[in-house]
Amino acid sequence: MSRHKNVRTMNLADELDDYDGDYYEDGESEGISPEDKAKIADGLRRVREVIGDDIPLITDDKIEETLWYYYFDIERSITYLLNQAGMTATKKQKKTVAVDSKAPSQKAAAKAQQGFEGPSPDDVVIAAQSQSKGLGKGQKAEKAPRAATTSIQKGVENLKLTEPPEKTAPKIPKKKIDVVAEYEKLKSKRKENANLIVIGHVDAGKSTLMGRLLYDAGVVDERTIQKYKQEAEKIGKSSFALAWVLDQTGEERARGVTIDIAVNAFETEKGRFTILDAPGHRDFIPNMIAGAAQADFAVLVIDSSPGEFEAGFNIRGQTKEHALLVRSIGVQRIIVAVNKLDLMKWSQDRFDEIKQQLSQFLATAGFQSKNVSFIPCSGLTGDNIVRGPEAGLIPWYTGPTLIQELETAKPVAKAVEKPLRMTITDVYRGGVTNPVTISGRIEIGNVQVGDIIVAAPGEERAQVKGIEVDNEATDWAVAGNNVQLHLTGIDMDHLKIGDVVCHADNPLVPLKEFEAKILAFESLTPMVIDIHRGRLNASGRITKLIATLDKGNGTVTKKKPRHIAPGSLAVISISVTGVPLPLEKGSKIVLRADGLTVAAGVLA
Ligand SMILES: Nc1nc2c(ncn2[C@@H]2O[C@H](COP(=O)(O)OP(=O)(O)OP(=O)(O)O)[C@@H](O)[C@H]2O)c(=O)[nH]1
Repeated sequence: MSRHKNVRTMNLADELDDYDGDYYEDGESEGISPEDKAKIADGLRRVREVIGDDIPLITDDKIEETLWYYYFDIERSITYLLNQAGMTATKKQKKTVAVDSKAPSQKAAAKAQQGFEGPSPDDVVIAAQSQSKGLGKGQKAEKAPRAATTSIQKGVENLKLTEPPEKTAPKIPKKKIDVVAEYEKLKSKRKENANLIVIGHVDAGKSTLMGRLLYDAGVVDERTIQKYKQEAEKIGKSSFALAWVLDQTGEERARGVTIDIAVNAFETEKGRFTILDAPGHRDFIPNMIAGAAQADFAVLVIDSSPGEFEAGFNIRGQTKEHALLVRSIGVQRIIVAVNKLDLMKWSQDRFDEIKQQLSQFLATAGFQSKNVSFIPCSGLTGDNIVRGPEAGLIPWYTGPTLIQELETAKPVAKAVEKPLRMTITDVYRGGVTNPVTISGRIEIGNVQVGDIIVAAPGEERAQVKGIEVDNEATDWAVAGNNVQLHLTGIDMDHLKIGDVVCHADNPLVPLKEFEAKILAFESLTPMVIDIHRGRLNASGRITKLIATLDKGNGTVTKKKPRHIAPGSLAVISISVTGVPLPLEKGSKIVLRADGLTVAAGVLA
C-alpha cells in the first residue's frame, strides 16, 4: 500500500485479490512509517465517530484506503465515503421544503416583487465597483489526492467504479452549443441556485440554526437527529445535536466549533440554496474567506442573549469583521438572524436595540438599507425559521420567517457570456471512466462538454469530458452553477485546489505584482501580508501606498500617504513573495497580517 512500494511490476487484479485489508501486518516491508500507521488508526476512529458503524458499504478497509488516498484528511474522506454509500446531503436534497409560500407577509411579498438585483450606485466598498472577473489561485499547501500508483489507491479507484453508469459516460457533442442562448431560453423555467454564507461571532448559533433549517426543511430525517442527540448526550454536549448536521468532523464535534466551511443544500418551491456555514472562531477566518468568495448573500447570526451581542460586536468580535469581509468581497445582501431570542423571552426591546446598532454599522460597512433585513428567531426551538413562531410567542412581529426572507433574496445576475473563470475547490480521482474530476462554482462565463481548458497558473490542457450540476449530468453550465467537471488528457498533479479554470484560448495570466483598491480594516504601511483569494493563500508585501480615495465618489484625496488609516479606501501596490498568483483585474482579495484581517478589496 505504501507509496514507496515498487508498483511497476504489479498487476491490478492480483493486487486487489491479494489484498487482505491489513495494511499494518508487514508495514515495514511495505514502507509505511509508524507515523502513517498511527494516522490511519486515528483517522479510522475519527471517521467512525462521525459516520457510525451501521453503513454496510463502508468497511474499515474502505475507510483506511480512503484516508490514505486523501492524505488522512478526515473531512474529505468522510465526504467521499458517504458519496460512495449514496448518502451525501446533496444527494438527499431532492426533497422540496413544504414552506407555506402562500402566506408571506405583505412586506415579504413586496420585497419579493422588488427583488434585490442590479448594481448599487452608491456602494462605498470597492468590490462592488468593479464587475469581478476571474479569480485567483492558490495556494500554499493544499494537497491533491495521492497519485494512483499503489494498491490502496487502486482499491480506491475500484470503489469509484460503483458510480451509476449514466454519470460516467458523458458524450462529447459534435456541434458547439450556443450556451448563452440556451441559458437565456431556460432561465425563467429553472430554479435559481443561490449560495448563502452563514456568518457571525463564535457560538452565535450558526450551525444550530442551519441544522434546524435543514431538519425542518426535511433534508435531515428524524432518525438522524435522534442519533445525533444520543451521541451528543454521551459526550455531554446534548445542545449541539442540531449543529452536528453541519459540523461533521470529529474534531469539530469534540471542540464544539466549526473549523472548515460546511456545505449543505436544500430546495424550496421557489429556489435552491447551498448553505456555506462559516466558522466563527477567529483562527479559522481564512476558511470563512474561502466561503465568502462563493456567496450570493449572507445570513449574519447574532446571539441576542445578555452580553453576547455586545461581545460579538466589540472590536475583537467577529460580527463586525465578518460583515465587513463579506461586503468587501462583493456580497450585497445580508439577512440578520437575531437568534437565541428564546433566552430573552422574545423581548421586542432587545430586538430593536440590536437592530438599531447593527443597522448603523451595516450602513457604514457599505450595505444599502434596502438590502438589509432583521428576523427574530431561535435556531434551538425552531421558532420563525421554517415554521412561523408558536402562536402568541412574538405578538409584536408580523414579518417573514427566515426561509421566506431567503426566498426573496435573489442572487445578483452573473456574467455568463464572459470568459470562463472557476476556482477549483476539490480535485479527485473519479474512477476508470472519469479519471480526473474537479469541482467548484463557475464565477464567470460558461463551459460545455468538449471544451479545452487550463487551470491557471498551470498551462497543461485538458478536455471537459462530462459536466454535472448539482449531481445531474448536463452538456453545459454557466456562472453561478456549482459543478463537477470530468476531465481527460491531464494528470491530477497539474490541478490544485485554488487554481482557476479558464478556456485554453482565453487564459488568465498569473501575476507577481499588482495594484488593488482596498478598504482598510487596520492601519496599513508597507508591510508583510498574507494574500487570500478563496482557498488561495500566499505571502506577499504591500510595497507602495499609492493614494487614499474618497468613499463617496472614488476621487483621490491624498497621493502617496505615509500610512492608511482603518476605515479608509485606498489604492496600494502588492508584490507576491513566491510564484505568480492566478489573479487578474476584478479578483477579490483579502489581506491578513498577524492573524488579523487588515484589508479587503479588488484588483484594480
Ligand atoms: N437557547 C438557545 N441556545 C442556542 C440557540 N442556538 C444555538 N444555541 C446554543 O449555542 C451553542 C453554540 O451553538 P453553535 O450552533 O455550535 O454555534 P456556532 O455559531 O455554529 O459556533 P461556531 O461554529 O463554533 O462559531 C450551543 O450550545 C447551542 O445549543 C438558540 O436559538 N437558543
